[in-house]
Amino acid sequence: MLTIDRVSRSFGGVYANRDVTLTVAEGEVRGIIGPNGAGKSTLFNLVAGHIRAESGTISLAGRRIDRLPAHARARQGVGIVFQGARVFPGMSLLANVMVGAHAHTRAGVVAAALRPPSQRREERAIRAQAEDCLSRVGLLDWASRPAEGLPLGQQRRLQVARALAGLPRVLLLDEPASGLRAAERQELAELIGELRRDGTTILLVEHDVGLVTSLAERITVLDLGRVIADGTPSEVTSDPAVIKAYLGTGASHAADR
Ligand SMILES: Nc1ncnc2c1ncn2[C@@H]1O[C@H](COP(=O)(O)OP(=O)(O)OP(=O)(O)O)[C@@H](O)[C@H]1O
Repeated sequence: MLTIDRVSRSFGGVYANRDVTLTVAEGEVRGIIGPNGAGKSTLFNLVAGHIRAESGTISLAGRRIDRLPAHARARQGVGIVFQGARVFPGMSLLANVMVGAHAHTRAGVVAAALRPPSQRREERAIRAQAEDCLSRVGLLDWASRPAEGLPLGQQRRLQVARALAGLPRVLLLDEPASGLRAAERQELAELIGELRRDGTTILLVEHDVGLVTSLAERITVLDLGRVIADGTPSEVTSDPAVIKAYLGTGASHAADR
């Protein structure tokens, strides 16, 4: 589904990603872990289209996307939940999710707001789809409430719903558990588990190694911009190179994150 082939990107002469290669199969949850500065966010941004690779290719469902701007990648099926992303205040939960769905319509969100008659049917379909996405993340009962003031865990789930509304072929999650309390983390893990059961293809970039090992079929480990291991959770967590990379940062991130 998603193929990243020998992708490199440097900043100021230092490689943040170097010859990164990985393939995510349809329906797979792929974890990306690595110590601080390993290049996880860079990889996420390269796939999302916020930064461009200097070399290498990125393909989604067999089509190259690495030269497309971010919004065009979204249309091709790259769904994103940013690290620390905010919900739109002053809008209901349902409206927040409908914005995600409009990225995929011909009309777009501005035209939809004007609601010419020809688009009313599309609008109804989008609303139904947005409600379905809210239901998938367990927030349908709150659909008409304002999004501001939502607890952080629910904000994350709302962002997942917004990304799902764009009908992604692959869902990129950048540190979705960051800042969440233990109970919220558990709920998020359950949500990702449900998405996996539904067959959603997910690229999960996460500091929380425990969360990733419990959810991902395979894990790719980055260190200093390079892939140092790729395999099942038990394979990578017992890999000496991985253990060394985590211990080498001066703190036992693998144990406490
Ligand atoms: N926009 C940028 N400008 C300059 N250097 C950057 C930029 N983005 C990333 N880097 C550098 O690239 C390297 C990889 O950073 P990146 O943020 O991708 O790592 P990470 O694994 O996400 O780290 P963390 O876990 O701390 O978020 C780091 O050395 C970082 O300083």
